[in-house]
Amino acid sequence: MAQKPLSHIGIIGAGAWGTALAAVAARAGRKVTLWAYEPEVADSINRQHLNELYLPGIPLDTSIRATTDLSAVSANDALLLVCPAQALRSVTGSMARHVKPGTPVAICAKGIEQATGKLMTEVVAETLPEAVPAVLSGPSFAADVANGLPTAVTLACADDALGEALVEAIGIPAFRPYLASDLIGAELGGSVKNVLAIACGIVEGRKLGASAAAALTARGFAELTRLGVALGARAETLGGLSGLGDLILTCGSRQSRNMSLGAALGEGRDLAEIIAERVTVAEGVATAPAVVALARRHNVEMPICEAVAAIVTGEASVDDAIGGLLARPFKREA
Ligand SMILES: NC(=O)C1=CN([C@@H]2O[C@H](COP(=O)(O)OP(=O)(O)OC[C@H]3O[C@@H](n4cnc5c(N)ncnc54)[C@H](O)[C@@H]3O)[C@@H](O)[C@H]2O)C=CC1
Ligand SMILES: O=C(CO)COP(=O)(O)O
Repeated sequence: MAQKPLSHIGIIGAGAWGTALAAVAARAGRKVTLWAYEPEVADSINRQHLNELYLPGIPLDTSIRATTDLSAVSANDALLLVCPAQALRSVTGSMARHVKPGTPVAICAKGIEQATGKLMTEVVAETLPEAVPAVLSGPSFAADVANGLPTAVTLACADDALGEALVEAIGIPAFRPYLASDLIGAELGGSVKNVLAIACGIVEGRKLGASAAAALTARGFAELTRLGVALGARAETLGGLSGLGDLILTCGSRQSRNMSLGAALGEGRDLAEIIAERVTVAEGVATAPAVVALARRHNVEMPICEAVAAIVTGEASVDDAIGGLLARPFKREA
Protein backbone atom coordinates (compact mmCIF):
# COMPACT_ATOMS: atom_id res chain seq x y z
CA MET A 1 0.00 0.00 0.00
CA ALA A 2 1.32 3.45 -0.91
CA GLN A 3 2.42 5.60 2.02
CA LYS A 4 0.01 8.44 2.79
CA PRO A 5 1.57 11.94 2.72
CA LEU A 6 2.34 13.23 6.21
CA SER A 7 0.45 16.53 6.18
CA HIS A 8 0.09 17.23 9.93
CA ILE A 9 3.33 17.48 11.86
CA GLY A 10 3.58 17.60 15.65
CA ILE A 11 6.76 19.04 17.11
CA ILE A 12 7.55 18.31 20.73
CA GLY A 13 9.78 21.01 22.18
CA ALA A 14 9.65 24.72 21.39
CA GLY A 15 13.27 25.55 22.12
CA ALA A 16 15.51 26.96 19.40
CA TRP A 17 15.63 23.76 17.36
CA GLY A 18 11.96 22.74 17.66
CA THR A 19 10.94 26.25 16.64
CA ALA A 20 13.34 26.25 13.65
CA LEU A 21 11.96 22.86 12.54
CA ALA A 22 8.42 24.20 12.90
CA ALA A 23 9.40 27.09 10.60
CA VAL A 24 10.80 24.62 8.03
CA ALA A 25 7.75 22.32 8.14
CA ALA A 26 5.43 25.32 7.73
CA ARG A 27 7.50 26.49 4.73
CA ALA A 28 7.13 22.98 3.30
CA GLY A 29 3.37 23.50 3.44
CA ARG A 30 2.62 21.28 6.42
CA LYS A 31 0.14 22.03 9.18
CA VAL A 32 2.31 22.37 12.29
CA THR A 33 1.45 22.03 15.98
CA LEU A 34 4.29 22.89 18.33
CA TRP A 35 4.34 21.74 21.96
CA ALA A 36 5.97 24.16 24.38
CA TYR A 37 7.05 23.35 27.91
CA GLU A 38 6.52 26.93 29.09
CA PRO A 39 3.02 28.49 28.70
CA GLU A 40 4.60 31.91 27.99
CA VAL A 41 6.49 30.44 25.01
CA ALA A 42 3.26 28.98 23.58
CA ASP A 43 1.59 32.32 24.17
CA SER A 44 4.32 34.31 22.44
CA ILE A 45 4.22 31.99 19.39
CA ASN A 46 0.41 32.12 19.12
CA ARG A 47 -0.02 35.84 19.73
CA GLN A 48 3.14 37.46 18.36
CA HIS A 49 4.42 34.68 16.07
CA LEU A 50 7.78 34.92 17.81
CA ASN A 51 9.72 32.73 20.24
CA GLU A 52 11.47 35.51 22.09
CA LEU A 53 12.95 33.21 24.75
CA TYR A 54 14.66 30.59 22.57
CA LEU A 55 14.84 31.98 19.01
CA PRO A 56 14.59 35.75 19.39
CA GLY A 57 13.98 38.11 16.52
CA ILE A 58 12.88 35.54 13.93
CA PRO A 59 9.29 36.00 12.69
CA LEU A 60 7.40 32.71 12.47
CA ASP A 61 4.73 31.63 10.00
CA THR A 62 1.34 32.63 11.38
CA SER A 63 -0.03 29.14 10.61
CA ILE A 64 2.14 27.51 13.34
CA ARG A 65 -0.04 26.72 16.35
CA ALA A 66 1.60 26.29 19.73
CA THR A 67 0.13 24.35 22.64
CA THR A 68 1.11 23.11 26.10
CA ASP A 69 -1.21 20.12 25.72
CA LEU A 70 0.79 16.98 24.90
CA SER A 71 -2.30 15.03 23.85
CA ALA A 72 -3.12 17.63 21.17
CA VAL A 73 0.32 17.36 19.59
CA SER A 74 0.73 13.58 19.86
CA ALA A 75 -2.12 12.69 17.51
CA ASN A 76 -0.44 14.14 14.38
CA ASP A 77 0.63 12.15 11.26
CA ALA A 78 4.32 12.44 12.20
CA LEU A 79 6.13 13.66 15.31
CA LEU A 80 9.50 15.34 15.81
CA LEU A 81 10.99 14.94 19.29
CA VAL A 82 12.99 18.07 20.04
CA CYS A 83 13.17 18.35 23.82
CA PRO A 84 16.52 18.01 25.64
CA ALA A 85 17.84 14.43 25.74
CA GLN A 86 17.68 14.20 29.54
CA ALA A 87 13.94 15.11 29.46
CA LEU A 88 13.00 12.84 26.55
CA ARG A 89 11.95 9.81 28.63
CA SER A 90 9.53 11.76 30.79
CA VAL A 91 8.06 13.60 27.80
CA THR A 92 7.59 10.49 25.61
CA GLY A 93 6.23 8.58 28.61
CA SER A 94 3.52 11.23 29.04
CA MET A 95 2.72 11.17 25.30
CA ALA A 96 2.54 7.38 24.95
CA ARG A 97 -1.19 6.84 25.24
CA HIS A 98 -1.96 9.56 22.69
CA VAL A 99 0.37 8.36 19.90
CA LYS A 100 -1.28 6.21 17.21
CA PRO A 101 0.48 2.89 16.45
CA GLY A 102 2.71 3.17 13.37
CA THR A 103 3.27 6.94 13.76
CA PRO A 104 6.73 7.97 12.52
CA VAL A 105 8.61 9.63 15.37
CA ALA A 106 11.84 11.42 14.45
CA ILE A 107 14.30 11.92 17.28
CA CYS A 108 15.96 15.32 16.88
CA ALA A 109 17.55 15.55 20.36
CA LYS A 110 21.30 14.93 20.51
CA GLY A 111 22.41 13.19 23.66
CA ILE A 112 22.68 10.01 25.73
CA GLU A 113 20.56 9.47 28.84
CA GLN A 114 22.85 10.02 31.81
CA ALA A 115 20.92 7.89 34.33
CA THR A 116 20.89 4.77 32.12
CA GLY A 117 23.54 5.26 29.42
CA LYS A 118 20.84 4.61 26.83
CA LEU A 119 20.66 6.11 23.36
CA MET A 120 17.54 8.10 22.46
CA THR A 121 16.39 5.30 20.11
CA GLU A 122 16.46 2.93 23.10
CA VAL A 123 14.46 5.38 25.21
CA VAL A 124 11.87 5.74 22.44
CA ALA A 125 11.71 1.95 21.91
CA GLU A 126 10.87 1.61 25.61
CA THR A 127 8.41 4.49 25.92
CA LEU A 128 6.74 4.50 22.47
CA PRO A 129 7.08 0.85 21.39
CA GLU A 130 4.40 1.10 18.71
CA ALA A 131 5.86 4.14 16.96
CA VAL A 132 8.21 3.88 13.95
CA PRO A 133 11.48 5.53 15.04
CA ALA A 134 13.62 7.81 12.90
CA VAL A 135 16.59 10.07 13.62
CA LEU A 136 17.05 13.56 12.20
CA SER A 137 20.55 14.86 12.83
CA GLY A 138 23.26 16.85 11.11
CA PRO A 139 25.10 20.16 10.91
CA SER A 140 22.31 22.69 11.41
CA PHE A 141 22.29 25.64 13.77
CA ALA A 142 18.70 26.54 14.62
CA ALA A 143 19.15 30.21 13.71
CA ASP A 144 20.64 29.31 10.28
CA VAL A 145 17.72 27.00 9.52
CA ALA A 146 15.07 29.43 10.78
CA ASN A 147 16.66 32.22 8.71
CA GLY A 148 16.36 30.08 5.58
CA LEU A 149 20.12 29.56 5.07
CA PRO A 150 20.98 26.33 3.18
CA THR A 151 21.51 23.25 5.37
CA ALA A 152 21.60 19.47 4.89
CA VAL A 153 20.92 16.76 7.47
CA THR A 154 20.69 12.99 7.76
CA LEU A 155 17.24 11.46 8.17
CA ALA A 156 17.59 7.82 9.20
CA CYS A 157 14.62 5.45 9.24
CA ALA A 158 14.58 1.65 8.95
CA ASP A 159 11.26 1.84 7.07
CA ASP A 160 12.18 3.21 3.64
CA ALA A 161 8.67 4.32 2.64
CA LEU A 162 8.12 6.18 5.90
CA GLY A 163 11.61 7.68 5.69
CA GLU A 164 10.82 8.98 2.19
CA ALA A 165 7.50 10.36 3.40
CA LEU A 166 9.29 12.20 6.23
CA VAL A 167 11.82 13.67 3.77
CA GLU A 168 8.93 14.80 1.56
CA ALA A 169 7.10 16.27 4.57
CA ILE A 170 9.89 18.51 5.86
CA GLY A 171 12.35 18.86 2.98
CA ILE A 172 12.59 22.20 1.16
CA PRO A 173 15.36 23.51 -1.11
CA ALA A 174 17.11 25.25 1.81
CA PHE A 175 16.70 22.27 4.20
CA ARG A 176 17.82 19.04 2.56
CA PRO A 177 17.32 15.77 4.46
CA TYR A 178 19.45 12.89 3.09
CA LEU A 179 17.78 9.52 3.68
CA ALA A 180 19.68 6.77 5.55
CA SER A 181 18.77 3.59 7.40
CA ASP A 182 21.46 3.55 10.12
CA LEU A 183 19.71 5.06 13.16
CA ILE A 184 22.48 4.30 15.64
CA GLY A 185 25.13 5.91 13.45
CA ALA A 186 22.96 8.99 12.91
CA GLU A 187 22.20 9.54 16.57
CA LEU A 188 25.64 8.70 17.91
CA GLY A 189 27.39 11.33 15.78
CA GLY A 190 25.17 14.12 17.12
CA SER A 191 25.53 12.99 20.72
CA VAL A 192 29.31 12.54 20.80
CA LYS A 193 30.13 15.68 18.79
CA ASN A 194 28.60 17.79 21.57
CA VAL A 195 31.16 16.39 24.03
CA LEU A 196 33.99 16.89 21.53
CA ALA A 197 32.80 20.46 20.88
CA ILE A 198 33.30 21.24 24.58
CA ALA A 199 36.88 19.97 24.21
CA CYS A 200 37.43 22.15 21.10
CA GLY A 201 36.01 25.12 22.99
CA ILE A 202 38.51 24.54 25.78
CA VAL A 203 41.33 24.55 23.21
CA GLU A 204 40.04 27.89 21.92
CA GLY A 205 39.49 29.42 25.37
CA ARG A 206 42.95 28.31 26.56
CA LYS A 207 44.50 29.67 23.32
CA LEU A 208 46.15 26.36 22.47
CA GLY A 209 46.15 27.19 18.76
CA ALA A 210 44.50 26.16 15.49
CA SER A 211 46.80 23.14 15.09
CA ALA A 212 45.67 21.73 18.44
CA ALA A 213 42.02 22.30 17.48
CA ALA A 214 42.50 20.37 14.20
CA ALA A 215 44.31 17.52 15.97
CA LEU A 216 41.59 17.32 18.59
CA THR A 217 38.82 17.29 15.98
CA ALA A 218 40.52 14.47 14.01
CA ARG A 219 41.36 12.39 17.09
CA GLY A 220 37.85 13.08 18.38
CA PHE A 221 36.43 11.72 15.15
CA ALA A 222 38.56 8.59 15.64
CA GLU A 223 36.95 8.16 19.10
CA LEU A 224 33.46 8.70 17.73
CA THR A 225 34.10 6.15 14.97
CA ARG A 226 35.49 3.52 17.38
CA LEU A 227 32.43 3.77 19.61
CA GLY A 228 30.02 3.87 16.69
CA VAL A 229 31.48 0.76 15.07
CA ALA A 230 31.43 -1.06 18.43
CA LEU A 231 27.70 -0.24 18.72
CA GLY A 232 26.96 -1.50 15.20
CA ALA A 233 26.89 1.83 13.35
CA ARG A 234 28.17 2.08 9.78
CA ALA A 235 31.43 3.93 9.19
CA GLU A 236 29.91 5.81 6.23
CA THR A 237 27.14 7.23 8.44
CA LEU A 238 29.75 8.37 10.97
CA GLY A 239 31.69 10.04 8.16
CA GLY A 240 28.53 11.72 6.80
CA LEU A 241 26.44 14.76 7.69
CA SER A 242 25.31 13.55 11.12
CA GLY A 243 28.83 12.56 12.23
CA LEU A 244 31.82 14.28 10.66
CA GLY A 245 29.63 17.05 9.21
CA ASP A 246 28.19 18.04 12.57
CA LEU A 247 31.56 17.62 14.30
CA ILE A 248 33.18 20.11 11.90
CA LEU A 249 30.33 22.61 12.38
CA THR A 250 30.15 22.40 16.14
CA CYS A 251 33.87 22.22 16.86
CA GLY A 252 34.59 25.20 14.63
CA SER A 253 32.16 27.86 15.78
CA ARG A 254 31.30 29.69 18.97
CA GLN A 255 27.74 29.77 17.61
CA SER A 256 27.64 26.26 19.13
CA ARG A 257 26.51 26.33 22.74
CA ASN A 258 28.72 23.36 23.57
CA MET A 259 31.76 24.93 21.94
CA SER A 260 31.19 28.31 23.60
CA LEU A 261 30.66 26.61 26.97
CA GLY A 262 34.02 24.85 26.49
CA ALA A 263 35.62 28.17 25.51
CA ALA A 264 34.37 29.74 28.75
CA LEU A 265 35.77 26.78 30.71
CA GLY A 266 39.08 27.21 28.88
CA GLU A 267 39.11 30.89 29.87
CA GLY A 268 38.99 29.71 33.48
CA ARG A 269 35.31 30.29 34.23
CA ASP A 270 33.30 28.11 36.59
CA LEU A 271 30.90 25.56 35.00
CA ALA A 272 27.98 26.23 37.38
CA GLU A 273 28.29 29.95 36.71
CA ILE A 274 28.37 29.46 32.91
CA ILE A 275 25.26 27.26 33.01
CA ALA A 276 23.42 29.61 35.38
CA GLU A 277 23.69 32.55 32.99
CA ARG A 278 22.23 30.64 29.99
CA VAL A 279 18.62 29.76 29.16
CA THR A 280 19.52 27.17 26.53
CA VAL A 281 20.84 23.65 26.84
CA ALA A 282 24.43 22.44 26.18
CA GLU A 283 23.83 18.69 25.84
CA GLY A 284 27.50 17.72 26.01
CA VAL A 285 27.67 18.41 29.75
CA ALA A 286 25.20 15.65 30.72
CA THR A 287 26.24 13.39 27.84
CA ALA A 288 30.01 13.39 28.58
CA PRO A 289 29.87 11.01 31.57
CA ALA A 290 27.24 8.92 29.77
CA VAL A 291 29.49 8.49 26.69
CA VAL A 292 32.41 7.49 28.90
CA ALA A 293 30.31 4.90 30.77
CA LEU A 294 29.00 3.51 27.46
CA ALA A 295 32.52 3.35 25.98
CA ARG A 296 33.87 1.52 29.04
CA ARG A 297 31.08 -1.05 28.78
CA HIS A 298 32.17 -1.71 25.18
CA ASN A 299 35.92 -1.57 25.91
CA VAL A 300 36.38 1.45 23.66
CA GLU A 301 39.10 3.98 24.44
CA MET A 302 37.86 7.61 24.33
CA PRO A 303 40.50 9.75 26.05
CA ILE A 304 39.17 13.13 24.86
CA CYS A 305 35.63 12.35 26.03
CA GLU A 306 37.11 11.04 29.31
CA ALA A 307 38.93 14.34 29.77
CA VAL A 308 35.74 16.37 29.14
CA ALA A 309 33.77 14.15 31.53
CA ALA A 310 36.42 14.58 34.22
CA ILE A 311 36.28 18.38 33.81
CA VAL A 312 32.47 18.71 33.86
CA THR A 313 32.09 16.37 36.84
CA GLY A 314 34.81 18.27 38.73
CA GLU A 315 37.18 15.31 38.90
CA ALA A 316 39.94 17.13 37.03
CA SER A 317 40.95 20.72 36.40
CA VAL A 318 41.24 21.96 32.81
CA ASP A 319 45.05 22.05 33.12
CA ASP A 320 45.28 18.54 34.59
CA ALA A 321 43.03 17.16 31.84
CA ILE A 322 45.12 18.82 29.10
CA GLY A 323 48.34 17.60 30.75
CA GLY A 324 46.93 14.07 30.96
CA LEU A 325 46.10 14.00 27.23
CA LEU A 326 49.51 15.33 26.20
CA ALA A 327 51.31 12.79 28.42
CA ARG A 328 49.65 9.77 26.79
CA PRO A 329 52.09 7.31 25.20
CA PHE A 330 52.77 7.66 21.47
CA LYS A 331 50.84 5.12 19.42
CA ARG A 332 49.94 4.10 15.89
CA GLU A 333 47.37 6.42 14.31
CA ALA A 334 44.92 3.70 13.27
N1 LIG B 1 19.75 24.52 18.63
C1 LIG B 1 20.27 23.85 17.63
O1 LIG B 1 20.89 24.45 16.74
C2 LIG B 1 20.10 22.37 17.53
C3 LIG B 1 19.70 21.63 18.62
N2 LIG B 1 19.58 20.27 18.52
C4 LIG B 1 19.18 19.45 19.65
O2 LIG B 1 17.79 19.64 19.93
C5 LIG B 1 17.53 19.45 21.32
C6 LIG B 1 16.81 20.68 21.85
O3 LIG B 1 17.69 21.77 21.67
P1 LIG B 1 17.22 23.28 21.58
O4 LIG B 1 15.85 23.38 21.06
O5 LIG B 1 18.25 24.02 20.86
O6 LIG B 1 17.27 23.65 23.12
P2 LIG B 1 16.82 25.00 23.85
O7 LIG B 1 17.72 25.14 25.01
O8 LIG B 1 16.70 26.10 22.89
O9 LIG B 1 15.37 24.63 24.37
C7 LIG B 1 15.17 23.57 25.23
C8 LIG B 1 13.71 23.25 25.22
O10 LIG B 1 13.44 22.18 26.11
C9 LIG B 1 12.42 22.53 27.01
N3 LIG B 1 12.59 21.85 28.28
C10 LIG B 1 13.43 22.14 29.28
N4 LIG B 1 13.26 21.26 30.29
C11 LIG B 1 12.31 20.41 29.89
C12 LIG B 1 11.69 19.29 30.50
N5 LIG B 1 12.03 18.86 31.72
N6 LIG B 1 10.73 18.66 29.81
C13 LIG B 1 10.39 19.07 28.57
N7 LIG B 1 10.95 20.12 27.96
C14 LIG B 1 11.89 20.78 28.61
C15 LIG B 1 12.54 24.02 27.14
O11 LIG B 1 11.35 24.54 27.55
C16 LIG B 1 12.87 24.40 25.70
O12 LIG B 1 11.71 24.45 24.94
C17 LIG B 1 18.90 19.22 21.97
O13 LIG B 1 19.09 17.85 22.15
C18 LIG B 1 19.90 19.78 20.95
O14 LIG B 1 21.15 19.12 21.01
C19 LIG B 1 19.81 19.64 17.35
C20 LIG B 1 20.20 20.34 16.23
C21 LIG B 1 20.38 21.76 16.23
O1 LIG C 1 23.69 20.50 17.07
C1 LIG C 1 23.89 21.63 16.71
C2 LIG C 1 24.22 21.99 15.32
O2 LIG C 1 24.16 20.90 14.47
C3 LIG C 1 23.84 22.73 17.70
O3 LIG C 1 24.97 22.67 18.49
P1 LIG C 1 24.95 23.29 19.96
O4 LIG C 1 23.89 22.55 20.73
O5 LIG C 1 26.33 23.08 20.49
O6 LIG C 1 24.60 24.74 19.82
